[in-house]
Amino acid sequence: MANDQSIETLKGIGEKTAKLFEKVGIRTIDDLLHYYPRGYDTYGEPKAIGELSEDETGTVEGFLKSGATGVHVNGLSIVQATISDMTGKLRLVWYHMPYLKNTLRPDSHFIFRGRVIRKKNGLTMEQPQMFKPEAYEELLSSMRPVYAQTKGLGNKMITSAVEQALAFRTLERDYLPAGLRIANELAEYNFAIEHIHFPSNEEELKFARKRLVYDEFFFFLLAVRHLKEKRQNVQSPFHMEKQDECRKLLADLPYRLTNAQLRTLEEVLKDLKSGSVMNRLIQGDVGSGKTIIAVLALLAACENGYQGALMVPTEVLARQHFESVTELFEKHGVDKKVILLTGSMTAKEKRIVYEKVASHEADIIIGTHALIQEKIVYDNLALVITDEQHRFGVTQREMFGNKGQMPHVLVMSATPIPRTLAIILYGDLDISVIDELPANRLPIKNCVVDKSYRPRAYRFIENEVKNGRQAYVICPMVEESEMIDAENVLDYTKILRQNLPGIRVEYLHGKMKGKEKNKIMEEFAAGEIQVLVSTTVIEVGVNVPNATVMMIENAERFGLAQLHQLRGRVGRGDKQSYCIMVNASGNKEKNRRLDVLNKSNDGFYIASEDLKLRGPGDIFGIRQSGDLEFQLADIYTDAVTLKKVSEDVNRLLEQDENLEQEENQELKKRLDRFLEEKYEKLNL
Ligand SMILES: Nc1ncnc2c1ncn2[C@@H]1O[C@H](COP(=O)(O)OP(=O)(O)OP(=O)(O)O)[C@@H](O)[C@H]1O
Repeated sequence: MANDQSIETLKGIGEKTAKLFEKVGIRTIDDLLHYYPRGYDTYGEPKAIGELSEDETGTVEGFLKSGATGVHVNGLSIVQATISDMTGKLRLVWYHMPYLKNTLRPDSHFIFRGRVIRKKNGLTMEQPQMFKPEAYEELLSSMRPVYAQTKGLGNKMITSAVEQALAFRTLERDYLPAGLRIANELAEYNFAIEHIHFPSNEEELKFARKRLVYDEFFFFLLAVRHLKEKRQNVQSPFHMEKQDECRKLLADLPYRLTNAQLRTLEEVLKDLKSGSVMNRLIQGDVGSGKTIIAVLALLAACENGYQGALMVPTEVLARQHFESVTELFEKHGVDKKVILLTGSMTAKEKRIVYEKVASHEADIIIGTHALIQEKIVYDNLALVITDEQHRFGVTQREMFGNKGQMPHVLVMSATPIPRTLAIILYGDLDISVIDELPANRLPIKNCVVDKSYRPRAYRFIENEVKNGRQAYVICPMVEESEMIDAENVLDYTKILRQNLPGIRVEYLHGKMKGKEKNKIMEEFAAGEIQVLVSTTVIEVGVNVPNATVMMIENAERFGLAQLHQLRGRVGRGDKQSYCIMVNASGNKEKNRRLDVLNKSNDGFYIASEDLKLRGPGDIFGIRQSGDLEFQLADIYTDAVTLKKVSEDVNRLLEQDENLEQEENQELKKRLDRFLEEKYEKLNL
């Protein structure tokens, strides 16, 4: 079966199920083969009840003396049973499965496997899976894949589809030259694909994963090289000789740029008048002042008669930038028209923007992805500024509807990647680093606390508000969930309102309508809302320097880099700021991760500590926000592989620049396919 065939050719997948698969990006057999598990269930020997510990996924064998009982509480069906052995007693609970009562009869005998939690009346296993002892015997010591699921598409269905795909697939010729495979002790490709889904043991999984991680880096780096070649020394029609207005605004700013900002600005301005197309990455920690560099560069474009665009990941951020740039220009008499374009605008509003862009009535266009819609036609777009996630999207310069002219590109990143890694990953871009914070900043004061600290935290927030400051409180969830025990924005807002009388507390989350979000954000920025309870929607870029408290509930649930970004929302002005991380789990290991943040405010240090804490053994480490788009690979834990791949790619291209040699033919084919899928779609 050709691997590009639709999954509807598999048994049990009709049109309806295929639609569900499409939701997670799977259309073909090949997509299924590359839909790697998120984790694995391992099936160990059943334990005695007394050996189970809280919070683990445990397995026990049980005889039911009496059968299960079923009740309904507020429309929720609950089935319960109790098992015991010489070491103790365990309660078993199932929700929404009333029919189980018929299976769990007196004297029945099963193996139960599920999460163990502590309830008032002792240890309880929730929603355990049940196996007949003979069936469990077969599973013993095996590893079963756990896939990312979506509503209606459970793990069983995905596993079965993958099993079939593996059985029916056409085996591919390994595209990696044999020399590279042997030198790096890599598994054969077809073997790796099979065993990433169904490894027999930990060793086999590592072996399969190593190969696929190698591949991910390999094609990524080959693509980067390919891009670099295409871009290097490309002549630009957009010369920006005039830079007076830009320098005047620089001199008028209410603060002095840091030396790192000045150096970066000079590098950018030099690129803009060099005659070649600029491809530059600006790397700077949270709050290091990247935005002003972007604004000054955009102004340089305008004063030379061109247009400039700033594309950001969220509407909240787009609006914020739009407002701050408009205000800055007004204040300093800069006579340039700035316009906002976001996805949530009405068709009519968008049409007006399109007209203004096409007629060059607008000089600077700030927005989200809407900036690269087909309908928008720029008049004379010379500079595009974007964030790292969108860098490949943006390199598709024609998507900017720019009559085929290549604009200069500036990419901004707050991801703290050590410089050596950055050079490998962003090999196609020149890099400027802002490694200094503005002089007026006081280091953020941090603390990691447990839930019992909350009343004190609320009093602290109250005090800060009395002194005219504002606070953020972050919760991981939008609303209450039966499955996940974590704070949610909606309930937390109610609680805070009770605890902070007379203080305006509002909430913000990604499910709200664009207009509502804008309103809340505007009021918070204007100081009309004092406390904002939010999900991580405010994680990137939000800038309200008057906010001095960041309280993060369930801090143990976030990755270190993400926490660092969240914390970066405070300490953005000259006032002392605070970050309160609430660790609700009481888990010591997680506390150690939070301790890293507690000790340091430096993103680069945090990234390197994160790596140490996770250790190379933790192969399914938490993916960090802002990570590049790799499925399995992790630039931190797999840093050694990344370096090795980079050397291999360099050597390979030195020997066979255009991949023309016989032994590289399979690789060349695969690279072309990769470029086509990933990049040509964007018409690079
Ligand atoms: N040299 C400076 N001196 C004082 N304040 C500055 C300086 N440069 C920038 N700022 C101010 O610092 C704040 C943060 O800057 P900015 O929003 O550009 O950060 P950023 O680098 O984009 O951070 P993030 O990655 O968190 O979005 C802004 O209020 C900005 O006006």
